[in-house]
Amino acid sequence: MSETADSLPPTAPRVPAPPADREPDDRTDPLAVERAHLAASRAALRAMRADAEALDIGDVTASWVTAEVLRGDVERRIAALADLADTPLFFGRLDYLRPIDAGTGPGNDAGDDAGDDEVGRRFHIGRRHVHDAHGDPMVIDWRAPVSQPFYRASPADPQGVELRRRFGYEGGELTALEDEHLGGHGAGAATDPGNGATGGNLLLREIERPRVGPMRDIVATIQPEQDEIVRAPLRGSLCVQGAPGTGKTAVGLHRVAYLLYAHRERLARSGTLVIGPNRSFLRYIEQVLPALGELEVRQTTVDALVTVPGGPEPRGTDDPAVARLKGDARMAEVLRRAVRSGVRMPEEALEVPRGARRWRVPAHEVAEIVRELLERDIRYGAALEALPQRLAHAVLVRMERAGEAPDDRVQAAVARSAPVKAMVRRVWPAVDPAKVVLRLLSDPEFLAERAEGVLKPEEVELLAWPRPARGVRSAPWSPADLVLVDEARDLVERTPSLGHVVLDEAQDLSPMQYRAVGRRCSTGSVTVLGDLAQGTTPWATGTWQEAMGHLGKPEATVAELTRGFRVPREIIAYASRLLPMIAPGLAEAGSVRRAPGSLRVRRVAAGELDAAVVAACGEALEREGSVGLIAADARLPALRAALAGAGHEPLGPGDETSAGRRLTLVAASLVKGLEYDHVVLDEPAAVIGAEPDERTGLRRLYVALTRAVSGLTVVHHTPLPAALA
Ligand SMILES: Nc1ncnc2c1ncn2[C@@H]1O[C@H](COP(=O)(O)OP(=O)(O)OP(=O)(O)O)[C@@H](O)[C@H]1O
Repeated sequence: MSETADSLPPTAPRVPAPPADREPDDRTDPLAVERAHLAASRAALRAMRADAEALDIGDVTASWVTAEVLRGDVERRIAALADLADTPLFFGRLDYLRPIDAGTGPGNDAGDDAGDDEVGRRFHIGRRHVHDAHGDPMVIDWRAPVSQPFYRASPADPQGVELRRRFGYEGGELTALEDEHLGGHGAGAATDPGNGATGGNLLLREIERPRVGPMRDIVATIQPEQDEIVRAPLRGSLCVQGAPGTGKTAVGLHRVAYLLYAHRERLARSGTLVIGPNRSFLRYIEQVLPALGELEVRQTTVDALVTVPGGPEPRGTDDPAVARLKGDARMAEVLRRAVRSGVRMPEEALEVPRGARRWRVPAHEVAEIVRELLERDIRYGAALEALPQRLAHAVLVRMERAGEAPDDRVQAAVARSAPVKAMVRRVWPAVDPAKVVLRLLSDPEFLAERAEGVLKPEEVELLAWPRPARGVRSAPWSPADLVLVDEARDLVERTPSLGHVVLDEAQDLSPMQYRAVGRRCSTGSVTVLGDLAQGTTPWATGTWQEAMGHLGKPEATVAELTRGFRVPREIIAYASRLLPMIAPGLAEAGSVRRAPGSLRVRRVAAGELDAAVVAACGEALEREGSVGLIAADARLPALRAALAGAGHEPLGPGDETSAGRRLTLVAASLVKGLEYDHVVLDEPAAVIGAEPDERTGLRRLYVALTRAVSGLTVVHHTPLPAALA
């Protein structure tokens, strides 16, 4: 398990405090120098916070509204300036070979990190910017351009860096340091833990640090290939395929923090959003962005995204075949037709009386206007708003021809007149998106007509609710139905686009769900993270190109992460034996760590399964860190009872673990994205058997097998799948 800092190599001595009469020296006593810098930085941060607290807004503005806005800004700033007690203010240092132009770079509207030449060539890198009383930086934000070589420089490409120093810490105290000389003489990397990972011992120690509490950030040890994704430009959309534990979730969250830093103003206006698979996953990740100083990023699920206040709410679920069809991209065309199905060509002319005269627009001319609106690619609701004006214009043209000189007010009055309103209601009736979907699913004839040539007759039959629904409130909406309502809503009124969306565990989304996410970043960009081998829905993504097409970003770059950080090599190699069956095209994941003895497989007699599982949990609890017992959903009650019998009261997925409560009982269906130091996996055959088909079952098993950081114990009675036997 994790070593203590005392066992670090000679570059990382634990040094007694220097005698008070002598200034510590960076060559003889580097840790003492760094501790002094940390203490000074802390004092500087306290001063920055005191300055922010002392700001008198009344001096700056007389306007009440501006004062309120400013006050909010200042409060946020004060909150962001809090010192985090359990992490030091910096985790690294860069010494540049020669003075560099350390400007903040293009596209960066955030602050004054690393000023000019006077600043010197030594930068401490931390979670946030800290400056002294003169405004000179003492700690540089990890996101500043000048910090980038901390993550990317290598002996082969030192990027101007002479020395890279990484710090080990316990609580808020520096306990160790690790130096890499990149440019100058004596170049040599810190111990390479394998596969070219940078950061040596400190990286391994960070990964193996026992997990209690929610997910942590990885700012101190982001790897070069991860950093390229984190710092990719805001403009382009990106898709990352990555094996389990390659850091996709971590990278996605750090990317949000980076983008908010580099494009603070733009994204404050347009907004950012993180989408994850379920509530327990969100609870697990929700502390990462706040720890990075970003307190205002919304984190949600696709289901929650399409459920709007006052709108329909999900009450049930669909059979897999039905849900799959409802998630099919062809439904978009069915909905488009359904939304427009109330549009009628007029049978009578429009007649508008004004004063002594009656103005008449013949039916064929009204029809032409309607047809033209249908052909234009605008939202149904926008056309509905435009139509009265268009009809009024047709009336005005007639007035002018008759020698009158009507102005804009006349046009507005005509547009509001009763005959125009009545005509609009007849030819372009208002549409309630939920009611349109309700009708599609309740009225087989209506559905069949809209689906003509798009769906097969047997598919049409599959879609209809068993009993027609009476109203929006009482209808048996499923999550897939709400995605249809969301699409219909967007056909009526454009969904506002955010600046950037991060979509995690994307492989499980249906095409219609991708469309729902896509319209929330139609004018922004998206980072999609996922693993095709972990797709466990019947509609799971086949290729990323296809997925990005549904999202409306077919031009997106697809990158791949293959170096695993979570799972030791012994365990990932075992799980990867399933890959030929579940995702033949995918490369096997590597791992930066070996942990001999980390994998145990135990076969027990049928009657002994529960007791053996409880015993395995007990063994795991003897070690440090979190323990996850993963089982098929149907096995949970029996296991909970068996655990209770042994005096264990397990947590649920997403509940925060603490030193006192470290055992979590989690259904295989909810474990995606989560991890535990030690995993006990109950009866794989039951996990497989709970899924509708074998491939999905094996994928679910693959997810469960790849949750462990330090140890995995598989306990089973029923034989394992051939590949694992
Ligand atoms: N550069 C890194 N330094 C330290 N820890 C890392 C690094 N990259 C990833 N990790 C850790 O590895 C673990 C797995 O990361 P993460 O959950 O982001 O992987 P993932 O690719 O999303 O996995 P999955 O596909 O299983 O959901 C986490 O504990 C994360 O903190």
